[in-house]
Amino acid sequence: MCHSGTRSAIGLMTVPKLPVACWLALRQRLGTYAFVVVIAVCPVAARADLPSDHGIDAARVRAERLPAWGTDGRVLYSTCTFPDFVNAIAFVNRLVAPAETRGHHPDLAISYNRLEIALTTHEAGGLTELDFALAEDIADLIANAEDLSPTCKPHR
Ligand SMILES: C[C@H](O)[C@H](O)[C@H]1CNC2=NC(N)=NC(=O)C2=N1
Repeated sequence: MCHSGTRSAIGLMTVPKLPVACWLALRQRLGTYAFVVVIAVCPVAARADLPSDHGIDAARVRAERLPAWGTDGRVLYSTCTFPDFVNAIAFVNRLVAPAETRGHHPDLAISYNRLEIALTTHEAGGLTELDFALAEDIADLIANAEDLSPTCKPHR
């Protein structure tokens, strides 16, 4: 019953996409009170694209395999320092291609030669495969960016 669907207006649950006739039949069968209870208990965590508690642990295990990436279970993050601002911006420019290819974009914060990279799927409110795929792309960029001398660590 609880599967990925339209996020409800109150944002606390997912309302499965069913024809109106189904909803009316369900309400008639359950009665209005039970119908509301059923709808209200569909937890967001039941969505296939949101990590449940198990998913958060799994995210941490997967992040450990990614050099220089850490996670709190909802966001993947890495902080890279460069010799100077020019190199930091040059690296940011190299992020454009994989982000545009995947249609998935990092959250970036730059302070002089320090670049903080955060990956999460905003539309899902947490980590999805896109975040791990883009993290692997960025790990490859880091490994091949000797000319920019990045030092990246798995913390914020
Ligand atoms: C329409 C466009 O593809 C979407 O808005 C994409 C863009 N890039 C994105 N990037 C990230 N990190 N999360 C998203 O939910 C997301 N959505």
